Amino acid sequence: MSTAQTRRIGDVILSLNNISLAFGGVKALTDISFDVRQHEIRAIIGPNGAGKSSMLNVINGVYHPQQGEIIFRGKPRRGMNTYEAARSGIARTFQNIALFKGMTVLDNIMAGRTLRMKSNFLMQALRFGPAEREEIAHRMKVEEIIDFLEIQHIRKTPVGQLPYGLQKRVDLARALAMEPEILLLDEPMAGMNVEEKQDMCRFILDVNDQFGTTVVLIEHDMGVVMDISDRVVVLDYGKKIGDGTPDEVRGNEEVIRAYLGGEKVAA
Ligand SMILES: Nc1ncnc2c1ncn2[C@@H]1O[C@H](COP(=O)(O)OP(=O)(O)OP(=O)(O)O)[C@@H](O)[C@H]1O
Repeated sequence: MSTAQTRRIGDVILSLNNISLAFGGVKALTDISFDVRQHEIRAIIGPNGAGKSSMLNVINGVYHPQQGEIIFRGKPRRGMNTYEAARSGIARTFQNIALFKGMTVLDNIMAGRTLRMKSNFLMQALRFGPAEREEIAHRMKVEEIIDFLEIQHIRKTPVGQLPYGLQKRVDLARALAMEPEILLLDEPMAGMNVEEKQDMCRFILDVNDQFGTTVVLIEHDMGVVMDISDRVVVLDYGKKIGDGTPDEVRGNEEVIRAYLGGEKVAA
């Protein structure tokens, strides 16, 4: 069930205009344009090698396209690296979870919070005045996220000891600790069983609904994509071949042909 009817989708906050990216002779992205509106859930789909991860990496500053323009909150964004992208409000989770496996759930989420901390490391280490007050405020925010994602029972557990589905949830918690305006999710359901997928869907919808976070996600599970996305952009061999609501994309002949080799896109 899409929640598009109940949520208020806002203005465009991110535009990607005529983006082209090549690695040597390999054209990963060719002249791609699409936008992301505030509060929406925007999916990027396509077969293996279509350019989805490259697109996400362009959005969060890992890759810099040779051509094209990125407009974020109405301003052209030039040469921004991942740290600057994160500070400007773009957080992401990774296909292969990027957590500190030996550290507890709580410490991993606190690590995600460091971008928001103002006091320097020395002040924090000495628990000096403002640093102590700041740490208390950060811990409260982190505890709120832990409650929200229902992971209280594992807060002291080292991440490496957790089952895969829960590690993915902690990775989401770490990204949320940055209080991002745009959350990029790289295959959030990959490797999950049906129950874990249902939980993750619910959490993504709740984050979007209750925190108002805009979500851009790559996902191979078509059922999930069609269920939770407001709009879907479809890539194939680095080119955009479809863009629209799940219903529009489902009915797009080129998408059906190129993406599914003639099979109908899942309802
Ligand atoms: N760092 C890189 N160096 C060289 N080529 C790359 C690099 N990253 C991606 N590519 C190439 O760019 C193309 C698009 O890859 P990309 O990983 O973006 O696709 P994808 O749609 O995310 O695929 P998948 O679903 O398999 O993750 C592929 O041909 C890939 O081999």
